[in-house]
Amino acid sequence: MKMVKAQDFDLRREVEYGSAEQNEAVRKIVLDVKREGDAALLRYTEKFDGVRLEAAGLRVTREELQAAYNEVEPSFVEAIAAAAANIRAFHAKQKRNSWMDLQPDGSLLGQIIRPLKRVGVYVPGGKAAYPSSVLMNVIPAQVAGVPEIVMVTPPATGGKEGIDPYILVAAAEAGVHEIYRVGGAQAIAALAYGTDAVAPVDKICGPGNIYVALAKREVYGVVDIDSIAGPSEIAVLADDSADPAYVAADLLSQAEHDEMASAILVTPSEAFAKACQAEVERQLAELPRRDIAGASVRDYGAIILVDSVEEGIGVINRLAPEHFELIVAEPMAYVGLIENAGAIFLGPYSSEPVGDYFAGPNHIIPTNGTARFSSPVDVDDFIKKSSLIYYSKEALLQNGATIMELARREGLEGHARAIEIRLNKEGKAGAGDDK
Ligand SMILES: NC(=O)c1ccc[n+]([C@@H]2O[C@H](COP(=O)([O-])OP(=O)(O)OC[C@H]3O[C@@H](n4cnc5c(N)ncnc54)[C@H](O)[C@@H]3O)[C@@H](O)[C@H]2O)c1
Ligand SMILES: N[C@H](CO)Cc1c[nH]c[nH+]1
Ligand SMILES: [Zn+2]
Repeated sequence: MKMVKAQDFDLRREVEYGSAEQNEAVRKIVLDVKREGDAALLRYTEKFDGVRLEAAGLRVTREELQAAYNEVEPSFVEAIAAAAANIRAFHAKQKRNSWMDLQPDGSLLGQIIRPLKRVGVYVPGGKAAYPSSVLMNVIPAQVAGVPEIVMVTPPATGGKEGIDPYILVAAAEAGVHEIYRVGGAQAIAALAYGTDAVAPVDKICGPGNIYVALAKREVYGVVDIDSIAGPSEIAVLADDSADPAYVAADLLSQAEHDEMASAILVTPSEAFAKACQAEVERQLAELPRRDIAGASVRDYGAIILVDSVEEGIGVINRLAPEHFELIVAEPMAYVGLIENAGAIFLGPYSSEPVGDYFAGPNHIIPTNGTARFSSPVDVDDFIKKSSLIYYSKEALLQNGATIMELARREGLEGHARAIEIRLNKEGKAGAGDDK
């Protein structure tokens, strides 16, 4: 991993996400699926996943779900249930209720909360299979009360044809309503625009590689999306009190996701930086996914030297990483200074995979600096709100003149007259606001 001083590290945000070629490829895939429907879906599935399908075979059957149970260990089903319980308990705290306020003048103001009707969830399955992402997508949608949860996932994982059985079992356990074997940008386009085989959804959630992330950005506005949750990121701010072997392992835990994943260490200690650098090299050599993780730390990894923990937090706030581990002597003392990070892990035992799989908070988290304005997936992603206004006659008579004043200042006489016609009928035309 390259080592640089903070002032020499380019912290400017990447305005262009992905290469020009990747952006162009995604725009074409999305447009083709929009225009040609299933024909393009099947063509791109063959091209990128190496699997030839018929439109009728896109949907996973009940029998396939049952058969998947024969391929997984009972201990996996137990582990999924334990993780699901934690994730459900965490997300249950986010549930909102509709509310109404009765005013003294008899009017009512409020907010009605409704679940989205049909959502699409993306579960990655290209270079690794992600049953954990099934839970992270589906449980908050269920807590919100979404009646139709549609899952898409690639039809081959790591070059092996067929949806990973662990993903299917997680989907069956979680209670997904429809599953389609299609991944990448073509899956996102199908969910957004609909094809003969896949009915369109209202919102798409879920993580994925650069093609999935760019496709979600491309269809935003046709449907809603959760955030740009692309290739994984970790930034660790650690001082001499940290164990370099722990920190190196946590950096590699995210680097192994994708060649485009990023792992960054920020430290005020040059000695710690060197020890951690050596640990990364040592552990990398023994990691099964060393090719992917090695490319990630080479191209997107760095060790940034700072003068103090406070300066380090400043660097983190500019990076706005997906995951931020703070492993310093007194981590709690700095929490109030952290402004931009999708998920914050405190102390030496809160290793990032605790959050990926088990603790309860969602692991679908914004990347590429978008934690500045986006949040991890939660129950709010699966609801919409309608404002409720019931104005009593008394309230309109009391406030009508003020409303007309505001309307006329905007030059919108029609608005003013909609109020005035009512005041006239009640014999109050031209009356001032008698508050
Ligand atoms: N930010 C988060 O919350 C979060 C959570 C989990 C995983 N992730 C990320 O999800 C990603 C998973 O990636 P993955 O690749 O294993 O699975 P994936 O399902 O995201 O992507 C696989 C699909 O990419 C498409 N694809 C591959 N090469 C292509 C090309 N050259 N042109 C067009 N399309 C192409 C294929 O259609 C394939 O089905 C990783 O980047 C990981 O870091 C992010
Ligand atoms: N670290 C990923 C989010 O960037 C989530 C994940 C799932 N499985 C393993 N890791
Ligand atoms: Zn992970």
